Amino acid sequence: MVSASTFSLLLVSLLLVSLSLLFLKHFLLSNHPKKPSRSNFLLPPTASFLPIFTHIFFHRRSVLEIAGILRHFHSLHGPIFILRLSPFSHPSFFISDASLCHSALIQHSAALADRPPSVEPVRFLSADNCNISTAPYGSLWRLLRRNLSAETLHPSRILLFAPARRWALCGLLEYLHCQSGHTVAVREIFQQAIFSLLLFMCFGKKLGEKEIPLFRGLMSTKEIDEQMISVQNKYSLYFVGIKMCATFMGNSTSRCSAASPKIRILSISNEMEGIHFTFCSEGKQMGFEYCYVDSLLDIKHPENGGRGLTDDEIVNLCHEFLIAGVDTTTTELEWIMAELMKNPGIQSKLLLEIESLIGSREEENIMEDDLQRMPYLKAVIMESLRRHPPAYFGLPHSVTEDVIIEKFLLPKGAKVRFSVADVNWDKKNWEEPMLFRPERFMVGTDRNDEVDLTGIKEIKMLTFGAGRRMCPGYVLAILHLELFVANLVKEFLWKPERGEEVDLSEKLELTTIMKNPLQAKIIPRRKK
Ligand code: HEM
Repeated sequence: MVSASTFSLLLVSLLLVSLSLLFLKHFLLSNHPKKPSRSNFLLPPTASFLPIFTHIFFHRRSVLEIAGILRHFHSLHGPIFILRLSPFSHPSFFISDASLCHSALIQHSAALADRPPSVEPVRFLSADNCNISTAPYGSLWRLLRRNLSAETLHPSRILLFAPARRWALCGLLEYLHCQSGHTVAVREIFQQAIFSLLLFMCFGKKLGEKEIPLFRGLMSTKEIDEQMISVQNKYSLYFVGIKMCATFMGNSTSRCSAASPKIRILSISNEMEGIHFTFCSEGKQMGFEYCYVDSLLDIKHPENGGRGLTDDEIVNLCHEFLIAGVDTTTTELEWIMAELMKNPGIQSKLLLEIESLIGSREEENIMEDDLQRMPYLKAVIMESLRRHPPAYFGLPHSVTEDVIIEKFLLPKGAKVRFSVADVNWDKKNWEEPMLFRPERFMVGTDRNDEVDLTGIKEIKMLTFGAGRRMCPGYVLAILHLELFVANLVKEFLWKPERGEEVDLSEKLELTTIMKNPLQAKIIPRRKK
């Protein structure tokens, strides 16, 4: 008979031997790239990192630290290397160089248009891949993406939502006027305005006074803060909620009934679904603009017997619309206002452009037509999108056939990640890349004056990705940023509290946000 202690000893020894073998295998392979599968082309070097430690290490570290580690690997191995993020996952290829990105995403756009089966961080949004960001490259993705681009994000459709933008902007300015002279934490306020706007585009319904106390201007700051936090938490925790349930509870909603944090989150998510369906039916009956959910209700899948989308699929797509559009735009808006507070000279220059444009119309807001005549505003927005990309690594791509980029082979099945921030901060393309200098984007003043965001000719920044999976919402996002920034600067002087510094440290949540949320002292430029 083997005693219990001998058995445990045996088990531990077995574990140690397995780990050593794993280490040996990985060590040998990591420093010696595999043989090229096509003559003259090599697999990129593999970053030497014990898989099991990588796993533990990565899960204990913030992504910004990971970004530092990846940068270190790039300095050791060059602009492209392979890394296995966990012992159970396929190796990922990391690319940080603009011309390699161009070769992969533009020259081989079809071969890199797929997504890997499990996409972080949005994998848990949809079990059946019925959303645009996670759908495999194929007929369903094409149908859904074409629907979003043509029915909601086409410039002619975007134009129809101008009244909603005016409404959200007026609500925001009105609220800020109530706070003028005070120091305000702006992130939640910006988030609320962008959220209501995208909610309107999605469901054709305004969140009115009843739902958004912000626009009443009558409540105490504390009451408003509490109410706003609850609305936002419903939205952003929904995201976390599904993941936690999927992870811990096997996706069974019926088991989530006890009062624990996980369960609280799920009940919020159910509430969200309730909201969605109310909106679906009301939107149709009340004859608002043809909104995103209307277009989804009209979709017929030709390769699936012409069936429409199910309710679950529609809910997934609406969540995706909000999640993809709200946090990214809000984050960017906060970064822009932070840079304008840190650089009062740039804020004054922007104000000068505003004043010379509006002349005696100082009572009115800056309108969408005005934006075309504001080159400095556009330069400020572009510089911020370059310097502060909300998504440091974009979304992963998957290779569907062997591809050669420069001298490297990306084999079929490889998972590829692009280091957006490294491309945007590349010294080869940008002088003193870490400085905030909108002048880089002023026509005729710099060699970077013709940056094409789609990257078709050349990639210099990758904030919205590039190629077939490039962000379809970039025109809308830029319009929102331009309109809001122009009016925020026209109405208020933005500065830090006396003696305070604007701290530009970063922190990764869903997007790369300000570690210390922006606190702005806002002073009205004219008497109301
Ligand atoms: C500042 C704002 C935004 C930024 C920085 C941003 C950035 C990105 C990035 C980096 C990707 C991945 C691209 C790739 O895979 O190569 C993406 C995808 C996507 N974005 Fe955006 N985005 C923004 C706003 C929006 C808005 C307003 C919407 C819609 C309302 C939107 C909808 C989407 C969708 C649906 C995808 C998935 C595309 C696909 O897989 O085909 N985004 N975005």
